[in-house]
Order: sequence, then C-alpha cells, then structure tokens
Amino acid sequence: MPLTGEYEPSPAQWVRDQVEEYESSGGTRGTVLQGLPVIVLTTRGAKSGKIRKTPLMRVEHDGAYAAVASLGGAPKHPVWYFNILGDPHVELQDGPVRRDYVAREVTGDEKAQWWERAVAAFPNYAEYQRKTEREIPVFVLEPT
Ligand SMILES: C[C@H](OP(=O)(O)OC[C@@H](O)[C@@H](O)[C@@H](O)Cn1c2nc(=O)[nH]c(=O)c-2cc2ccc(O)cc21)C(=O)N[C@@H](CCC(=O)N[C@@H](CCC(=O)O)C(=O)O)C(=O)O
Repeated sequence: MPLTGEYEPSPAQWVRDQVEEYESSGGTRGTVLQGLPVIVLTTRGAKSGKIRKTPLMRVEHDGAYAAVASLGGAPKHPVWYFNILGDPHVELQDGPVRRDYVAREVTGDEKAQWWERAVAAFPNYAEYQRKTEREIPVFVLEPT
C-alpha cells in the first residue's frame, strides 16, 4: 500500500534537489552519487506523520534492498532511522520502479552479509564505519 500524506522535503537542499530530479524524471535522472546508483526511500515521519523521502545508495540482492543508516559516519543515526522503527512499511524507488517494502533491522551474520554487499556497492561505507564509534545500522527491505 503506497504511503500517502503530506510530503515534507528534506531541509538539506542537495537532498531535496536529488529527490525532485529523481521523481520528476521518472527515475531516469538524479539516480547516481559519485557515479554509483541511488534509490529513493519513502518513510512516514515518526513524529510528524508526514511523508519523508531519503536518497540512499542502491544495495540490492535478489529483489531485496539494504538501507544503510550511515550518515557519512556521523556520531548519531539519521532521523529516517527512527521513522522506520516507527513504521516499517516503506516505499523504495529504484530507477523507474517504485514498490512497497517492509523493513527490518538486521544483526549478526545476516547483517555481516548485507554489510559486505553494501560496501561492495559503495566502498565509502567502510570508511564511514571506521570513523565512528556508532555501529551503523542496516535495514533489509523485502517486497510486500
Ligand atoms: C536532515 C534530516 O535527514 P535525516 O533523516 O537525518 O537523513 C540524513 C541523510 O541520511 C539523508 O539526507 C540521506 O538522503 C543522505 N544520503 C545517504 N544517507 C545515508 O545515511 N546513507 C546513504 O547511503 C545515503 C546516500 C545518499 C545518496 C544521495 C543523496 O543525495 C543523499 C544520500 C532531516 O530530514 N531532518 C528533518 C526531519 C526528518 C524526519 O524524518 N522527521 C521525523 C521525526 C523523526 C524523529 O525525530 O523521531 C518526522 O517527520 O516525524 C528536519 O530536521 O526537519
């Protein structure tokens, strides 16, 4: 079931702009960062209930995706992390395809396997984890 409600763009201009270009082009432009593929994750604000859209690096395997709450290795989780904890029903747009998913945080061996996939897709993730004490959370998103 697609998430409905009032969209509240990111306060970060470059993020807002990437979402705008991604969506207005039907997922044909604004789909990379540093030449690597990007998806757009839609979540429901845990406090506002508004629709939030977050570009993330594309980490996909057999139809499932990882959402890596790296925030560049910052000491705190990105806010969208708490949105997913509040409501695991999310949407993900990968290029022109937009689908509904249910997200769950992964740990242990499953997380290690997805972390490997994530670093393979975007090597900066390894550097981000090295630069912070915070354990970077990973959600796996499976199609509903
Ligand atoms: C700035 C903040 O954003 P954030 O949710 O912390 O997410 C920060 C970043 O992760 C986010 O901007 C990502 O898109 C950055 N980013 C990546 N961020 C990552 O963490 N991982 C990535 O792989 C990644 C890739 C990427 C690629 C392209 C690009 O343009 C950006 C990319 C934000 O939007 N804050 C809002 C509130 C947002 C929100 O969801 N509020 C909730 C409240 C939630 C709560 O407080 O519990 C609500 O509406 O209820 C505000 O300050 O008004």
